Amino acid sequence: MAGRNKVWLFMFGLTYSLSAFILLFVYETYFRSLVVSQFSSDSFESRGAEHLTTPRRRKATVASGNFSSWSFQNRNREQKRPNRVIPVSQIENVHTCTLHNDTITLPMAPDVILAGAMKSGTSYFWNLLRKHPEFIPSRKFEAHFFDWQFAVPPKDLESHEFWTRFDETAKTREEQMCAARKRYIDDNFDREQLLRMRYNRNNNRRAKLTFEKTPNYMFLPQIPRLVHKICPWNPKIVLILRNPVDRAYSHFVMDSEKDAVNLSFEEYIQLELDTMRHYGLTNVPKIPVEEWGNLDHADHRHLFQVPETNMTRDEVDHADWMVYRQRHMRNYLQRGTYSLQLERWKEHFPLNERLLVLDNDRLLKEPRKVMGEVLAFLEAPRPDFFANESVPVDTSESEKMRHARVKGISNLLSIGGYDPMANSTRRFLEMFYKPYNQQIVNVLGEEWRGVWG
Ligand SMILES: Nc1ncnc2c1ncn2[C@@H]1O[C@H](COP(=O)(O)OS(=O)(=O)O)[C@@H](OP(=O)(O)O)[C@H]1O
Repeated sequence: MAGRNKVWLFMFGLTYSLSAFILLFVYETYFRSLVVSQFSSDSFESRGAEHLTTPRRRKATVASGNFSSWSFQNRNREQKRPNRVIPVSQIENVHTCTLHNDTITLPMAPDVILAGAMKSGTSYFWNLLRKHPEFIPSRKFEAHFFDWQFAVPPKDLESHEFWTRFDETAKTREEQMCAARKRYIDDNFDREQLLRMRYNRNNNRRAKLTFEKTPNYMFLPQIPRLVHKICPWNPKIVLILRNPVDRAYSHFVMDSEKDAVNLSFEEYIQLELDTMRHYGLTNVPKIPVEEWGNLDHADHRHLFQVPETNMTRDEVDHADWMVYRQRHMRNYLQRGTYSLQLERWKEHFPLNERLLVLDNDRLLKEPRKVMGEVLAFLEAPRPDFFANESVPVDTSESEKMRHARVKGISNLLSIGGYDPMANSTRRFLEMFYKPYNQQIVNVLGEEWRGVWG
């Protein structure tokens, strides 16, 4: 009896596995090929804008290979069934531009750029967005495209030579822009995957939203204009502001943890003030550090003003750039003078339409509420996990990532805490920033009045 049962069991298992295999085979060879369109990035370029060839299936390893090797490997299958052709017009959110007479088809990516400010909770924000099912982050944790690729004084960006770095043979500025755009997307996203996702009509999938974060972008004078030109679909920009006094010190602590400093915080501040004075960006006189603690706002307010200047905007941009360069990016003070930076962004990205500015304090205290506002601004759905307790609100999360990256796992125990800055230094910096903070109201509106005291 037991023997017969075993035979039945064996027969049943065999039939079951065979049916599963047949179903899988049918799905893989026929059904899936209809649902999941397979694109080749090269085919986009070589076949022009009107039509895209979508071979039925393609090995993942061929994704970045060239078109001819791909066609060879798939020739047999193609002969059996001709390629299906999908018009570019059926893919949502694509941009086309011309390079060497070829039409380049690019997904409009990123949709969102988290542009700063440095040391304001951007990693935490990045982490939250990354957990959202609709968002795809850039390949690299920080993309650093607009700061590293364009690391020259703003006025040098006019030269033809500069722009040849993206494609030596591109002749017109339009072509050069196209090459830069392509490089930005290819460096940071999977072009083919995005185009596939954005072909919505038949596979009925929502287009995913892409984002990148680079906190360094906010400060650099030429970047808002560059983003506007290189991404003509105008991505949405998110900026997070933190009390500039704390931001400056957190920035210094980060550098000292990386052993990138050899002076005290106060010495760096003095040096930076010297450089800013040299370029006409401040009139704050040299006050010895020992006297910082004796400063009184009522008596010394006149010393701490945003300087009246007759420099043009281009000259100010150049001066800002020079201080940044000469301080070797340790411009702890200058980065917290937010108002002008915000103005530059607002010029190209209308406030609350394409530009959202958040207060780091609020993000820290009520992350779920703030993320709700952010998702509304980004026109993204609010997934359940943002509404319940499982949302990660651990403020040390970003720090964990940084420490793990910079110094290894042993530092995880020292997360979040560092020696506080001297009271006298805080006092000095608060006086320095007060007039700049007041100017934020002119750019962002009344709700920012009185921010950070
Ligand atoms: N949720 C939340 N809200 C607000 N602030 C937060 C949050 N999480 C982390 N932090 C603090 O942000 C500081 C790190 O900022 P960033 O992630 O922008 O740093 S970086 O520019 O990417 O290096 C870092 O500040 P310091 O600890 O003072 O250095 C973090 O503690």
